[in-house]
Amino acid sequence: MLSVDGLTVRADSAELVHQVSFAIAPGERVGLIGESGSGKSLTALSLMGLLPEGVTASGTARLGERDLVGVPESRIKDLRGRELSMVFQEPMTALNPLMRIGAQVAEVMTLHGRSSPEARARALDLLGRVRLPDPEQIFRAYPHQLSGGQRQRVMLAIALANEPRLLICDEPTTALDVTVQKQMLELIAEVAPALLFITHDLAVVASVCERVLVMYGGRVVESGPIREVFTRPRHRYTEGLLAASKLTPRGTRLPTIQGNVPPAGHFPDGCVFRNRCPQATTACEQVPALTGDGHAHACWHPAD
Ligand SMILES: Nc1ncnc2c1ncn2[C@@H]1O[C@H](COP(=O)(O)OP(=O)(O)OP(=O)(O)O)[C@@H](O)[C@H]1O
Repeated sequence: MLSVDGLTVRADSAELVHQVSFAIAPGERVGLIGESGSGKSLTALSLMGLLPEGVTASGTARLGERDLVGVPESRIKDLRGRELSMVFQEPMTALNPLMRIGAQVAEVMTLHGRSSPEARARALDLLGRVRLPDPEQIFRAYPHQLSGGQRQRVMLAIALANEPRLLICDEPTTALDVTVQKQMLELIAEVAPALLFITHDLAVVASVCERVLVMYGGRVVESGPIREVFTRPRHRYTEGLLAASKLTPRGTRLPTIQGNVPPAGHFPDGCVFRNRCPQATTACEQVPALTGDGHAHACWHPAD
């Protein structure tokens, strides 16, 4: 559905993103990870036609039959918010502080041709769909009257308003506290038609996506199914990311956990951490959603 081929982003003479290629199938959820400055946001902004002034993209990116790169602003404007849309990290900067929430959700639909009464009715529906409590009250509220998590749900409602084929999320939960973050991630995974999810948090990517692209220095250095990349990273940079993450790197000695320890060597089917701890008697702790593949990554070691 989305195919990106040789995407290159430049600012003056500097090449910031080099020859990035990847594809996303309908319904697929793909993570884009990498350290700060590796080119994740510029890659996403190129697809949205939202690059900052003085920054240009070349190469090809197609959503279905439509070109996204190198087309006039009027064409990309027509697609943005309709065929593909984006949720950013900080909703307060994306929402208009002077406009009621309902009107902001409705506006994105009237801009793309719906009648005003239809757009308002659908806006109310959408506020319920992103599980905002009391959608009618939220509809009449101003952005400052909402919590950070609620504002981010509003942004998701806006992004989904025209039933896009692809949703792009750029660190959408970084500013939220852990419980709200978890709920938001579950919601995104549930409602996204197809997803490009940008984050530097590997546990988040494991919980939301099926496949991952790893960016380093403006290049995609590795890609594949989450389980494969996280258990057998081929690039040293990916190994470093894993070691620095909350996920258990190979050979880490974790503290012995007392209590009801599962049988030695027991891993639930599909555990991505199965081969990561060769040192000892290991087992996975069944803690849903901690890492997203359905269980936690804790390993038990025999007491020293
Ligand atoms: N407007 C700009 N002009 C020049 N260079 C830019 C511009 N915007 C970004 N860059 C540079 O391009 C590189 C990639 O930036 P980008 O924002 O895509 O990184 P990122 O991986 O999304 O980082 P983060 O996780 O911090 O958001 C960085 O070195 C950044 O300094």
